[in-house]
Amino acid sequence: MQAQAPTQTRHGLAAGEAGRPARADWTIPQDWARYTATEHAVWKTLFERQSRLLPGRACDAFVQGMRDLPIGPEQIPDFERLSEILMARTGWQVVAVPGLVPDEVFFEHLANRRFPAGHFIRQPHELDYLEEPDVFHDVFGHVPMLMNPAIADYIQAYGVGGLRAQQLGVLDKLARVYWYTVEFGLVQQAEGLRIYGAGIASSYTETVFALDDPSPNRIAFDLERVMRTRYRIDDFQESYFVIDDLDQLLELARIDFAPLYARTQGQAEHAPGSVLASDRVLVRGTGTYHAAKNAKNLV
Ligand SMILES: C[C@H](O)[C@H](O)[C@H]1CNc2nc(N)[nH]c(=O)c2N1
Ligand SMILES: N[C@@H](Cc1ccccc1)C(=O)O
Ligand SMILES: [Fe+2]
Repeated sequence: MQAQAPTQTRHGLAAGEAGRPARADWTIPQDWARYTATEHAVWKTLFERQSRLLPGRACDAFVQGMRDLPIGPEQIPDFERLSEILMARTGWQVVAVPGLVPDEVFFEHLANRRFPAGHFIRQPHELDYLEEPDVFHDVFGHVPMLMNPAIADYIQAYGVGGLRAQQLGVLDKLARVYWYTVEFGLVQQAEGLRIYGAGIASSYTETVFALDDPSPNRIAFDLERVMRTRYRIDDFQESYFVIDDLDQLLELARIDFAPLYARTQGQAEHAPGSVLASDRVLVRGTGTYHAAKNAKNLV
């Protein structure tokens, strides 16, 4: 997921608004045979570039998941083949969608262990950034992590929590937890910080920025702190939150968020680059990268 609130996008809601897609759950056949050689070539460029960068930067679970799945350089993966292996391992499957789908549709899929992956792939001129999740972000970035039981259960629980948060009208708080874990999370390994967030793992530039650049903060994950921390949807993050172990996410999934939603109601929100006295700061950033940037598109 790269955009926050789905808007009029090229593939997703625009198609839906123009005329709702045939199926209520917004899934479409992947129809793998219809991908063109050009589309496979864009995948290959992205795959090879990222695969050179990730060793020593992606967490062990990501590397293992990638190894155990039919995801390679030559072609855009076939979702049916991915789903067979995922189903056996963690009960998940990958379904194709045109792009961003409405929140409740997204949560309904996750709650039923169906990962909605963008069917389209970005254009050659968009290699470094695009405004909605394409097949490379979703399949290369998210799917390997779904082979890890803790993440698999966490994202399913998130789907259930999302449907609930929507009823409670606190979606923005829950979305931050997802953003700072599933999308932009870091995990502490013995050798050092490693990437587990798909938004980083699928990004050539942010993979380096998140771990090596002096600008961002790296702060120990704290649920309530994250729930109150805004984030950027169209640029690198100013802070990355670090967990000690992926199993920590399972404990998170089991916490009942309702009291937290109530307690944080009306409390001040933190800017993305903020550092609080209560933070366990692992790396204090210089903030230089974003210093020159105006505070736009914060969520
Ligand atoms: C907050 C909201 O649920 C979130 O942005 C969702 C919206 N719809 C989506 N739709 C797709 N296909 N993929 C996503 O990651 C998301 N993200
Ligand atoms: N446990 C949260 C739901 C959730 C699950 C997993 C990740 C984040 C949130 C709730 O009670 O709503
Ligand atoms: Fe994503």
